[in-house]
Amino acid sequence: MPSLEDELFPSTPGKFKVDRAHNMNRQFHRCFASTSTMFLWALFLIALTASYLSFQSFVDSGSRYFSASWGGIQWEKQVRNSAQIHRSGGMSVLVTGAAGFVGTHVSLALKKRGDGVVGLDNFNNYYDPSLKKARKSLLNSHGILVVEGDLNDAKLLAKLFDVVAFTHVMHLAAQAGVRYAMENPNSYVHSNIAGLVTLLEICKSANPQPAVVWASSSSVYGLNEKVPFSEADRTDQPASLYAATKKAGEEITHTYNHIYGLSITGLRFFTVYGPWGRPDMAYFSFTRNILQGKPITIYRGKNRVDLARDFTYIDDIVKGCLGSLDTSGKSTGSGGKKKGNAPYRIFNLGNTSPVKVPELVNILERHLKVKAKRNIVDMPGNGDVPFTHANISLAQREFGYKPTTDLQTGLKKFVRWYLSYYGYNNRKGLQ
Ligand SMILES: O=C(O)[C@H]1O[C@H](OP(=O)(O)OP(=O)(O)OC[C@H]2O[C@@H](n3ccc(=O)[nH]c3=O)[C@H](O)[C@@H]2O)[C@H](O)[C@@H](O)[C@H]1O
Repeated sequence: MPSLEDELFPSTPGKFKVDRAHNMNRQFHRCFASTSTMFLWALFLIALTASYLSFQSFVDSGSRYFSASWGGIQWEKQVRNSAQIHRSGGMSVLVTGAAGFVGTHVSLALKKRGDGVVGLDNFNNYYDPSLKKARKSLLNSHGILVVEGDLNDAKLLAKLFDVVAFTHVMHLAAQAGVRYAMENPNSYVHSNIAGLVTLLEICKSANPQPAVVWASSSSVYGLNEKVPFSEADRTDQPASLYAATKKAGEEITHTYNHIYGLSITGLRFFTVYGPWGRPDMAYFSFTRNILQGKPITIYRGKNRVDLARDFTYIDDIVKGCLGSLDTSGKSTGSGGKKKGNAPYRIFNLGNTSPVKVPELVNILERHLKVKAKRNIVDMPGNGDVPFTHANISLAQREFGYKPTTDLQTGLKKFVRWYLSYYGYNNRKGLQ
């Protein structure tokens, strides 16, 4: 015999048995025979619902505080300390992707000149997370807190803005890499599109709104053949999904500038290299392989033409980032309402002197004092473009951007760092 409880609350929700309906009707009639009984039942159900809801909210907030790596009075104090400004007229900057290559260098430079910096990074495993952790330790040793969290975590972003009224956001978190987009396209949508929108939503609602400076990419020029690349050139022919998401970012940021009055500066970085760099990039993986005695693959373009890049040294990029922050102007809106037009700017940050990839290898060989085993193959159709070359006159005019490090000098500094970090025989660098 099924119990009354079984009849009222079947164990498989949604699977009410039709042949029991008649029985249930009769029991309901008996239960609710009088008005007073109905009233008591109603009270009982309301009390049950209320206690269920309050229990749920306790579980929700409890689990956030107990399991998340952020939140709490101590954490807020650390965030505030890290954001503290130590120079007059300084800024408090939220740096996303702070444990990344460019993020680390920019954070250190800001902190050194007395600005407040709070880092955010999700420490994903696109490349060796231990390198990101080492960068984080470096930042910590300079008094910079790096909060572990994803751009798509709107609650965390909102909390950070609750705790600190950031004047600027330096948005460098992204899924980088041109060729990896063929392996994991969704990671580009997750970080470069969805994450960007989440961040901009928080920025537009913040009061005061911060000015946003963010990393676009030279790859937006795609199949553009006019050289050198100027900001006004075509960018509607991307050659990779990576480039397409960066181009989309330029359009998305434009809408937030237009609708909400956010000050926006997009920086088109040209193949940035240097100490603490990204292991997925050619100069880094070539170094690793050359030292290990492994062959390197050098791509060659159509008609056996060598590929070339406008390789740009990290210190020059850092100067460009700081110059952009210093001249960003103010967002005009507050709490999601636009109060007037705000700046919308895009700048190339390149070196203005492209170098062919085989020449990059020659330089590495000289610095490493080891001959590379070259394997030259035709460029696969994987999103690469044959060359990049920046026209930087706009950034020069706006904030005096002037790159000063050539590839020979920059790679010497990189190799010195590489050997000190990994050593010749350290397995960490030889994966
Ligand atoms: O400016 C950008 O916006 C981008 O710069 C960087 O992309 P790229 O310019 O493609 O740099 P990178 O991979 O170092 O390849 C350099 C050269 O070596 C060639 N290359 C590469 C690998 C290889 O095995 N062989 C080879 O010949 C390759 O064909 C190319 O000619 C960033 O990674 C990217 O995130 C984005 O920021």
